[in-house]
Amino acid sequence: MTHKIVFLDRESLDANVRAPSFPHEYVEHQSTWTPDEIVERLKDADIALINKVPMRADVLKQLPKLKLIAVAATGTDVVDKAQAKAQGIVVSNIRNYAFNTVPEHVIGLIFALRRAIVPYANSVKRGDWNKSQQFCYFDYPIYDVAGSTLGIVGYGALGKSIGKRAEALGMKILPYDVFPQDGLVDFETVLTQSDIITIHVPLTPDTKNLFGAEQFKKMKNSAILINTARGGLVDEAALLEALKSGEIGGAGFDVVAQEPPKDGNILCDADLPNLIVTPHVAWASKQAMQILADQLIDNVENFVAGKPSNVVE
Ligand SMILES: NC(=O)C1=CN([C@@H]2O[C@H](COP(=O)(O)OP(=O)(O)OC[C@H]3O[C@@H](n4cnc5c(N)ncnc54)[C@H](O)[C@@H]3O)[C@@H](O)[C@H]2O)C=CC1
Ligand SMILES: O=C(O)C(=O)CO
Repeated sequence: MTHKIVFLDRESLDANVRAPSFPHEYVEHQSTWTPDEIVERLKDADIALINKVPMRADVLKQLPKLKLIAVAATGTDVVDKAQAKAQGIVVSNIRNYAFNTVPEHVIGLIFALRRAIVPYANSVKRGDWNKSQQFCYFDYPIYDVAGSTLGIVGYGALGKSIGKRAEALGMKILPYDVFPQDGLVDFETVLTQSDIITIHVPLTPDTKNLFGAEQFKKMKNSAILINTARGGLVDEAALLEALKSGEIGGAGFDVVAQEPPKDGNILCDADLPNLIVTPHVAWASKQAMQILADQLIDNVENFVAGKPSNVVE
């Protein structure tokens, strides 16, 4: 049997995607967004490769031939998994490919925010240094990273990789997870004791808006929130308010609720010295993208061989 594989958002992955080792027809589209386009392009396919294309129930119901959705990412929140299950469609994801790239991005954001590197660099460009009466000036507070406490919400693959790096930098870690493991603390302790909190949980109905006004009130006024997981985990309006009012000290975000933010986004559009937003690139080192692409095709080959891997329930 010849399988039909369709990659719907090929340009979202800057890596070599090898040809699977079984008889197949392969079609790729650089990007696909509308439900009609998705259905039209997948109607004869049994295997869909997607990164962030929304695979909602109304779309899946029109795809009776589809057997596998191989997601080119760890997060599978774009797929309606209940509907996929109801139709017998297997969903697979990529695991532990970002063990260097995401932790390095998180540590970079922590240093940038704790040491106010971006606002100081911007102040030099504005000419503030030229006008200074002293050899330096203290417009933005600077805090050491060493000796600070890092709360880690979601102590899975990425939470643990970041924890190891944080400890090597002299930070104390407070890991929290719903999956029981040694050394965990409760969510309340993370909120009240941390100088920095970094989020690494999947976006699910349980984790949506895990951080909002109530949580920001409990955090230290100097605390920094890092989110490289998913935009929907944080109430963005409440975050902006907490940053403006000084309820918390800063935020470093790689993800927002709607990506790309075609109609604007209150975090991307805000001009605050204590907020850094990057365009969902924490995963995107050259090395990590190639590991991901190789694992994506491993998942497809394993599925066709009758031994599906990285199946998401
Ligand atoms: N910005 C980026 O480029 C990237 C973002 N991600 C995001 O990071 C997330 C985490 O990735 P990994 O660490 O590899 O996943 P993982 O599956 O290894 O770890 C997730 C952890 O979250 C825990 N968890 C689930 N629900 C929870 C809850 N309600 N409260 C506390 N803990 C909970 C799980 O028990 C698990 O230990 C992904 O789901 C994805 O959304 C992943 C890679 C790159
Ligand atoms: O792997 C993930 O979940 C990412 O967000 C990268 O696209």
